[in-house]
Amino acid sequence: MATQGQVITCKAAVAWEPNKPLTIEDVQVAPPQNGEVRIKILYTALCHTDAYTWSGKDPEGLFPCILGHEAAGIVESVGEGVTEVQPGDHVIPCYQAECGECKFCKSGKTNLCGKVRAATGVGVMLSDRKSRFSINGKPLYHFMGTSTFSQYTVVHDVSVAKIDPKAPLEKVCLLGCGVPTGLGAVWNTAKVEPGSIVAIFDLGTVGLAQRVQKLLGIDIDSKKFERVTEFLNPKEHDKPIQQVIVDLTDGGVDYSFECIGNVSVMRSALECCHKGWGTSVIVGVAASGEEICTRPFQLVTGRVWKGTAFGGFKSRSQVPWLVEKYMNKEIKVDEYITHSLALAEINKAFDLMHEGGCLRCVLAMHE
Ligand SMILES: NC(=O)c1ccc[n+]([C@@H]2O[C@H](COP(=O)([O-])OP(=O)(O)OC[C@H]3O[C@@H](n4cnc5c(N)ncnc54)[C@H](O)[C@@H]3O)[C@@H](O)[C@H]2O)c1
Ligand SMILES: N[C@@H](CCC(=O)N[C@@H](CSCO)C(=O)NCC(=O)O)C(=O)O
Ligand SMILES: [Zn+2]
Ligand SMILES: [Zn+2]
Repeated sequence: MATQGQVITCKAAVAWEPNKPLTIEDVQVAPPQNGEVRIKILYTALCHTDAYTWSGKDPEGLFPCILGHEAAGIVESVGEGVTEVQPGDHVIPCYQAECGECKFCKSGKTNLCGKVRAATGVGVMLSDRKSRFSINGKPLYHFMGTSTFSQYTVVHDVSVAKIDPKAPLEKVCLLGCGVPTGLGAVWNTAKVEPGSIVAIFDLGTVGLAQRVQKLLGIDIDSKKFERVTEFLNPKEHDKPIQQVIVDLTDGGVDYSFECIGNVSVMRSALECCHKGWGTSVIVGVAASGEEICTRPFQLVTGRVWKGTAFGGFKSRSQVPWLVEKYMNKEIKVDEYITHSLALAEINKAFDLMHEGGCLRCVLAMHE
């Protein structure tokens, strides 16, 4: 039956309140309006940022909402004025948009895009500042402009990357967030040179995706250590971990990455960098009210503190390129999928994320 122009009722995991288990509900998804695309989501993974917003610590977190932002699917229908995708296209929704026209896109200095960010930050669509999701007339907020924990979602056209239809959606859904963030932090933000000594604070998906030659992995979950050759567990040392690293590496590392969202680890990551040139990149998302600190002397003496969003990749232009790299076996994705479940098991998937040993859990949305 043709669904174009109709309201679709489908299953979605709804976050009604912070930290309360998600519930699978019948949700009404309105047709896409001007400049919007309705996508049938086939697979979605869970990223730590979903757990962060669900926890209530995200200043932009709004409830009730539909979380989820690392997914792949097929375009079901498009609104007026949408020219770059059509029904049947295989796509990855992108929380970091790329319009090509705004001040940010034109700058050539950043992958951030300003076109829809104000609307996505308050859980609505740009054209009428309303949600396309509801339950019996009660609206639910969108999340990160993607809301992929729903069998159907509506996104802005500037937030859709069209990909090779031959790509396995159950795998390349990871290219919606975690893997590009890790790769891009190394390639685009830090621009790590071959032979550099690199410390990665945590061996989650974003951390592990940072494939570099000389890697020192730091995590408190020892189950993750089998994935790297050199590792440290801060719990096994009395000295501050930055001191342990400085001693081990003849003065500090060339680059470090913090992929946890813990401001005290961010400080360790900066302070384990080598005097004169060491660069530390913040990837982890810290809670509302948290602030970073260090002695300014750390920066005066040549260390550099930076951050990255989606690894600096321009989403619509570079996600299809990352998919091609995966298809050509130039980048790894499958290795990060440790669990596969159905949408109905989403709370179990979040438990797995917190239990350790889990990297990415992919949910099949229509099983
Ligand atoms: N900047 C971005 O664009 C971007 C994109 C994706 C994710 N993120 C953020 O990156 C972080 C990682 O996301 P993820 O999905 O890879 O998470 P994950 O759950 O897969 O991994 C987190 C890891 O941190 C480890 N850890 C927790 N506390 C630690 C500590 N004190 N010391 C050492 N290790 C510790 C855990 O054992 C786990 O291995 C999150 O904060 C997430 O919000 C940011
Ligand atoms: N609402 C959050 C913002 C969190 C954040 O920094 N998000 C990252 C992506 S995390 C993906 O897993 C990001 O891209 N930030 C840039 C942006 O949001 O425009 C908060 O306020 O803490
Ligand atoms: Zn993410
Ligand atoms: Zn833009």
